[in-house]
Amino acid sequence: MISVDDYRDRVAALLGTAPATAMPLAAAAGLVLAEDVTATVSLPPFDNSAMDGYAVRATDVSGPVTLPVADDIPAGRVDVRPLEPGTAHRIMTGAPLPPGADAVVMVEDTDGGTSQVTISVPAREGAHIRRTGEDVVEGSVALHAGTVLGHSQLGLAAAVGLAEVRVHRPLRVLVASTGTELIDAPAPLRHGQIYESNSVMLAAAIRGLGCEVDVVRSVVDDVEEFRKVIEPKLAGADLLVTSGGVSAGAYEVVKDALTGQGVEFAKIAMQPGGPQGCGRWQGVPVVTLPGNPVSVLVSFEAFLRPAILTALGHTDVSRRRVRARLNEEMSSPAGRRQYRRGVFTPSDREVTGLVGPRGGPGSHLLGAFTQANCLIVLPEDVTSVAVGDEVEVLLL
Ligand SMILES: Nc1nc2c(c(=O)[nH]1)N[C@H]1C(S)=C(S)[C@@H](COP(=O)(O)OP(=O)(O)OC[C@H]3O[C@@H](n4cnc5c(N)ncnc54)[C@H](O)[C@@H]3O)O[C@H]1N2
Ligand code: MOO
Repeated sequence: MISVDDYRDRVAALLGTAPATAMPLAAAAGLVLAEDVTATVSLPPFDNSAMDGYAVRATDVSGPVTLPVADDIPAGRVDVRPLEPGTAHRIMTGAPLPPGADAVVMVEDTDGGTSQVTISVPAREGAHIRRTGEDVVEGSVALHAGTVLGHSQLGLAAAVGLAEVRVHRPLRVLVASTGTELIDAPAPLRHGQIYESNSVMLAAAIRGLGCEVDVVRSVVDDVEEFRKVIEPKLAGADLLVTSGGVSAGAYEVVKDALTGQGVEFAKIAMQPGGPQGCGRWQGVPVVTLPGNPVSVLVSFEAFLRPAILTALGHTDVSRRRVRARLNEEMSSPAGRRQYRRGVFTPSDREVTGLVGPRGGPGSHLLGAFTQANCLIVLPEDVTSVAVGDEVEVLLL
């Protein structure tokens, strides 16, 4: 048996890191910068007003005063004239400050006049002025390589003048579910058949990481059919993920089709998710997951998620780990790392919180998984844990 950690490294090594490509900002959400973003302009690009009001010289407004309004400066005006001494310019938020002005008085502190304005408070030099470059300086690195592009980062890239960013290219992942028993809704089920669910889960999970996903649902347990359906789609894929057909039975289609073709099958010292396979088929990385739905989800967490995130350029690829006190006893098979679905409740009184299992250890219990918010990790050398024991929890 291979350890969980060794197998995780093996899967990650298979995927490597995706190359850099240019992406329009709108398509880059969730992806990772492959190169630094250098600001082509300062932010703000020019001194501008933070308020709707009047641009003045502070020395002209040492107390209540009435000044002629010599100009009107809405945001977007590009031909701003200098402010002559003893005058005011009406100015809007975001409009460029006229040369000579060193303060803005809010419209609320005036009578709002358009040909002349009466100002009721003294102006403080620098008041309500947003200075060139006080946020970002032109030529500086606004976003570093390795940054995950969330909405704020994309906003900044746009603000400093970029239309595209260079990111690690999203992987194109082909997801295929195998099993002659699998049927797609809304076709009625016959006894012995089940509705296919793994490809739906895997596609959503992998898309959620920032990949492009193509799905082949419900390939029957026939090696020729498997090759016929999957092989033509391999050319455009960076990764093939299958579910089912990898254990010890008589109709293990994935194992039968890919053994001797560059994919190695092994048992991993974990539960669920024991039977696994990975390698390259016709040069394309392949990860073959066991068919039980919870095994799929746990295998995704343990192997695929970190490997795919690493390939996409992420450096933080682990779920948040906390220690929590158990509120229900559990057992675990010797020599295997058990991942139990649990519910974690943060607590003020405890170090981190309380946790308890949701559903049993069976890898078919998908309903219970959907009610869980964490995985409880019981190490290989632990066979039982009691109420009150501290356990490791991965927050989902
Ligand atoms: N003699 C042994 N039998 C089994 C072993 C073993 O070591 N020796 N391992 C067990 C474990 S652990 C697992 S996990 C499964 C893995 O089996 P397969 O990968 O071959 O998966 P299948 O047999 O095809 O399916 C298992 C289970 O999951 C259901 N399934 C499969 N695909 C889907 C899908 N796309 N959507 C919904 N449900 C799916 C399938 O109907 C089966 O019930 O093997 C054990 N057996
Ligand atoms: O390893 Mo299987 O995934 O326990 O059910």
